[in-house]
Amino acid sequence: MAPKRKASGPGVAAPSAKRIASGVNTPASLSSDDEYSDDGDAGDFSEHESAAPQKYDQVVQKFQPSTYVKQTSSRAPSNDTASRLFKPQHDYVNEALKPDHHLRPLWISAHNGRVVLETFSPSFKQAQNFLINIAEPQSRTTNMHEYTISPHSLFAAVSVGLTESDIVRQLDLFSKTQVPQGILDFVHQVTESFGKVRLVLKNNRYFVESNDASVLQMLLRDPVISATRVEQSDELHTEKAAKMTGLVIPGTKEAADNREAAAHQQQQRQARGEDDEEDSDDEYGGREAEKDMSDLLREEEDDDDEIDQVHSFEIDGERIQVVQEHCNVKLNLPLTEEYDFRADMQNPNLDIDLRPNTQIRYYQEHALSKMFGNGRARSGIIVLPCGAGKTLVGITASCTVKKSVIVLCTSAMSAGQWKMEFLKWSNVNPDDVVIFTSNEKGRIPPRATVVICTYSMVTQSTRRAHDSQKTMDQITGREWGLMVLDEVHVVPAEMFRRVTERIRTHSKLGLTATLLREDDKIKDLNFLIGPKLYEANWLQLSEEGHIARVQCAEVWCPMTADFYTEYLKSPGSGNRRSLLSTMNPRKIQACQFLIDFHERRGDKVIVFSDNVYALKQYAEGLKKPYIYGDTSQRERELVLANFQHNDAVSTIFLSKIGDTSLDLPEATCLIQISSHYGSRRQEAQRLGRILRAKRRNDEGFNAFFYSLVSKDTNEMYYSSKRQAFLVDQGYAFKVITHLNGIERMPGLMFTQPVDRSSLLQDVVLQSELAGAEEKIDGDLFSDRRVLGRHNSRKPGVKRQAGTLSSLAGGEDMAYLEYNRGSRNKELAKGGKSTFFKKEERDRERRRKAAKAARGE
Ligand SMILES: Nc1ncnc2c1ncn2[C@@H]1O[C@H](COP(=O)(O)OP(=O)(O)OP(=O)(O)O)[C@@H](O)[C@H]1O
Repeated sequence: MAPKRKASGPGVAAPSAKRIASGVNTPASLSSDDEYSDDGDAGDFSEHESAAPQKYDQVVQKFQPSTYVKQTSSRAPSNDTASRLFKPQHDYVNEALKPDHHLRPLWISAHNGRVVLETFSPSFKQAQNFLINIAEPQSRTTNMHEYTISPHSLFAAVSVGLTESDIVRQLDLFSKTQVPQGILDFVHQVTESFGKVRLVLKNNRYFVESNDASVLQMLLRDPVISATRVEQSDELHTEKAAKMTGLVIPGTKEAADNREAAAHQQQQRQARGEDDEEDSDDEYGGREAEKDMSDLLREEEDDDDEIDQVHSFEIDGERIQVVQEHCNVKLNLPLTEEYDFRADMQNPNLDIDLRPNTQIRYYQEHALSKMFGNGRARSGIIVLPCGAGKTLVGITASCTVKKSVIVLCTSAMSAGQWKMEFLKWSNVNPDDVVIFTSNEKGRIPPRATVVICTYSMVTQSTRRAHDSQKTMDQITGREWGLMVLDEVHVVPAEMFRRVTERIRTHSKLGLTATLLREDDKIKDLNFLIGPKLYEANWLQLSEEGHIARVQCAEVWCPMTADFYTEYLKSPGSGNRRSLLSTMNPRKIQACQFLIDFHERRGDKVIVFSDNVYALKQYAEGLKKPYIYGDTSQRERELVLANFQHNDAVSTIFLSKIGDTSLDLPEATCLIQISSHYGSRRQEAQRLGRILRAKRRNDEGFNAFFYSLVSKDTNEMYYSSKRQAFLVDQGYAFKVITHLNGIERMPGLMFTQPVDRSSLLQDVVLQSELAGAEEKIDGDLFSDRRVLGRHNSRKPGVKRQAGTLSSLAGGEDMAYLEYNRGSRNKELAKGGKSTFFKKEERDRERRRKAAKAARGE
């Protein structure tokens, strides 16, 4: 049922209708007839191999009642490729339609838990809000959305407070037919065991907790669990269960209304001449009053009879992952993690709130309401498209919990970005936000703080310098209210294990744009962090103007005869073939033409190449600046600042170091000339560079994303594979087989055979390694590389427009030239825009004033 991508040219490999976009919640039983089920990020060619891990299969199978896989009559086997798609079990109409079915938007397959949602139905929005809670989105295109109900998705549903009867009632409400019995049984079986047991951290000790003592007794009979128990006795701890009360998330309309009401009350009190010192000089007026109101509400509810009891036993803090994994994978009793932060008197409060003018967007509020729905902080993962504002979600969560927060990022550059965003959106004291990376090791004060560090810094297993060790001891020695894990999809699962093992936190919030991973460990996130709490719809956000609308196109570039002959002579899938297809002169011409076309339209263009040889050849040939892993920090800053502020620099070339963490809201066009095999994640992240385009709300504005593909080469196959995730998000890729007017372009390169043949000679002379993808030590996790060698004491490239002056380069010293690129050199030498000239003059003036003040 998944809509196919648009193809305006022949031979496009359309993704399978049953392709699975995310490895998270894919029952293994579905993978047998999938065209491809792996991500391809591993960079190998084993796209037909089943990636389904054994343990996960077992879980799914355990939860697969025979009725769920409903076997209908079998048909005679067929040799053609299409008839499997029309097997009876793929038929969604195997029950009678309800008389008012046209009002109801859901088709539910009895066979495999697939649910199809019609987006044109009057009740689409309500049905979508419900489905996103209980099922895993597989594909969300313009007219149809496709979801799968799986054990993981039901775990997420239960953990945000839905019960079996809520789920069944709403499925029945929205379904065009009676809900198949197999699905009802499946929901019953899964929800019966989920949400019963919690993992709780109290006074630096871990407890397994449940309202049902028999469940804990049952757990204690399991040898793995009982071996992790701290106490020797058979007794359980029993205490009164705390009441759950509602909570107002900062940055929402409700919070603003409360603040206004509190301010109004205060005015009235003052008018009556009542003494009210509390808020008189408080910049954030109603904050205290707001707190009072929720406290009052809470107290009122606390007065109710508390008859519920909660039972628990303590487990060894060093072995929580064993317990989590065992409960999740073996016992099908996943542990939920919830933190009643308002009742936590043990840990000091952090003085932090959102600035009064900060308003979170509706989808940010939805996501956070899943986390704080019952007044506690539930651990889990929030999935929002690139550029949709995950940072503010993390900050708002911190402002809600108001306890010490630790943020883990993939690079020092993004740690710097997080700090700036904290200061921009919240009123936190700047001294309370501490960065801990390889080259910035702030001191952590004993009071409640926000610490921002890199994954590599906290997971390092080699000996640390004295200072680092001290900071690390401070981190591991205290209890954290919230841990924010940025970019959860790229961090190796082992790193997560070490992070969650070493740092004791009450709640965890994972943030990501795509739950696609390069390893098969996506399932681990479920118990290492928590279930997925919310996933936004890319297309909807772009229609609403929160992220840019993008036109995507694949440009087919025929190989020249000489290049293709050489390509065919080279071994099957090696680097040489890859280099020949990237360096195809027709592709260089297409790139030149598109750059010229978009520069003339006023676009700012980023060209991406994973291959450094090609990156340099293209950029130097086209006289454009470029950045790759070895480019110094100072030069990166210079190139990026020119791209943002200098009209003379409208195009830059980036290697894969630009895939993530770069905030370039000026960029409106992206051209990809070489990429990493079939990585859907990389494709989505690259697209993310233009989703935050500043001009996105201009009338009729569109950003452009081109993938240049050499025809009849491996690139074509990988390209369609890479697009799979975006196609499932509703992006339509057009295929352009000819760029009109390219032949007439003045100054078009490689029009002469002699030039093409000298290029071919050069390419052939390159070693096999030149065709390899760029290798960056430690990749995203290498602080040293990200910050560069020459300015290691300074923070990295800023993603903030406000900090661009510091990107201008030459702040304290003359610009040093490290790179060989001619355009890069040119940028360094001069050709500065008025912006940079003014910056320099201002700096010079400040320097003189400082000297004069010192009496020099
Ligand atoms: N509620 C909001 N109001 C105003 N601006 C917002 C809001 N939320 C986010 N933004 C802005 O949107 C931009 C993108 O936000 P952010 O960098 O957090 O995106 P992201 O989801 O982390 O993207 P990526 O995955 O590419 O890192 C930023 O400039 C941020 O200031």
